[in-house]
Amino acid sequence: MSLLSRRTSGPAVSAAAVRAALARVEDPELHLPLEQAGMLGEVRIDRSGLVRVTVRLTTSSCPMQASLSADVTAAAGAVAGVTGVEVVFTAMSEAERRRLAARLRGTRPEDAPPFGPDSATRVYAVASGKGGVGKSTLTANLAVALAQQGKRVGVLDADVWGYSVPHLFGVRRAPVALHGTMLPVEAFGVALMSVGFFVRDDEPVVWRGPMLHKAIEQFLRDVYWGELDVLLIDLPPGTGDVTLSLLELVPDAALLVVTTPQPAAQTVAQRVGRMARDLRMPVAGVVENMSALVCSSCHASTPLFGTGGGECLARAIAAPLLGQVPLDLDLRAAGDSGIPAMVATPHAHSVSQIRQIAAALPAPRRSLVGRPLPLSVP
Ligand SMILES: Nc1ncnc2c1ncn2[C@@H]1O[C@H](COP(=O)(O)OP(=O)(O)OP(=O)(O)O)[C@@H](O)[C@H]1O
Repeated sequence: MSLLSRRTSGPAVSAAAVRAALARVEDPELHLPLEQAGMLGEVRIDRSGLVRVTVRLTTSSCPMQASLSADVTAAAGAVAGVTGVEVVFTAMSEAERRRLAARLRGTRPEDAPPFGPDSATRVYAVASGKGGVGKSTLTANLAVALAQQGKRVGVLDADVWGYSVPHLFGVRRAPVALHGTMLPVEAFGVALMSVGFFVRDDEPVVWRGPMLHKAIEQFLRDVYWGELDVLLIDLPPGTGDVTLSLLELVPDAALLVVTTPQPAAQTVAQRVGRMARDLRMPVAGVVENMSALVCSSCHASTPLFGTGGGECLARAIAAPLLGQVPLDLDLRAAGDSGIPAMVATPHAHSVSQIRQIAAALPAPRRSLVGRPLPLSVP
């Protein structure tokens, strides 16, 4: 495929000047400059100042072609004397893909834990006592809010049986696989990985213990997450196998516990708090979701699911209550449409609450698991 844009002729242009301008263009999924990713091919300039740039894609069906083409055209087109830019897309050869995969794996030793103590990524595991309390909806919107605040954010959908991240972000395509390394799918500025990208909608996930553990491990180790500021992990409800596997693999994750205001829901959510305590895992805080519904015209507040659950849970597990997100039709409708409410209805009341929670997320305390305690005997 080739894309061309043109204007009238100017001074002579050097390929070095165009390459220098293209040095800033990043692949939108790898977040690496094209040159560094081995994606920048030939740069040719004819006498009239028309530049022809070849970009080698990781896969010929790369869905990012339009945005890549726009970025390359803008960067090369800004060089003095360039009269037009033609972007030609080709696919990488197997050898090039292998080289890129090796570069992405980088220097991390095989047995080094992903997002371990040396990582700068803040990892939050979003948990709930029971299903349907809005854990995935909050994860998705918190992620978009953080991305909108300029953070590099990833979402790992560890809710393997009840995955909803592909649906919430409106994406249904298999991640690019490069010789043992998978690239997350990018949507709304967030890097995503989910079992849902690998199975059909009507296909049940029937994995059990060891397979689940392996899948989660692969999502952490074999996915090229890049330099994330924040990774949000959408856990399955409860305190089952996946949750335990994950927390074992990422001991520095901090829990975000989601509950509804109902006393019964917060009692169930306390189990998650107890699990965190038993695992000596930090709890970043509690989010109460589905709090009172506020009428948009008369502003009357109706506590459909009661009141006080978030506060009560926060007290019970000695964690801060980070915020209360009201019941909101806009939030539900956006989730169904595949455009997170943070983008679809940015002025909705629920959205501003989520935005505030994202802005004030406490940095995880490092877990004590496997660390020597700073004790000394006088
Ligand atoms: N604050 C809210 N106001 C209105 N609807 C909401 C709100 N939060 C979530 N929902 C809706 O509630 C339903 C359940 O939400 P969601 O799937 O996020 O829950 P969950 O806790 O992740 O469930 P599960 O663990 O079973 O996957 C969805 O239809 C979602 O759109």
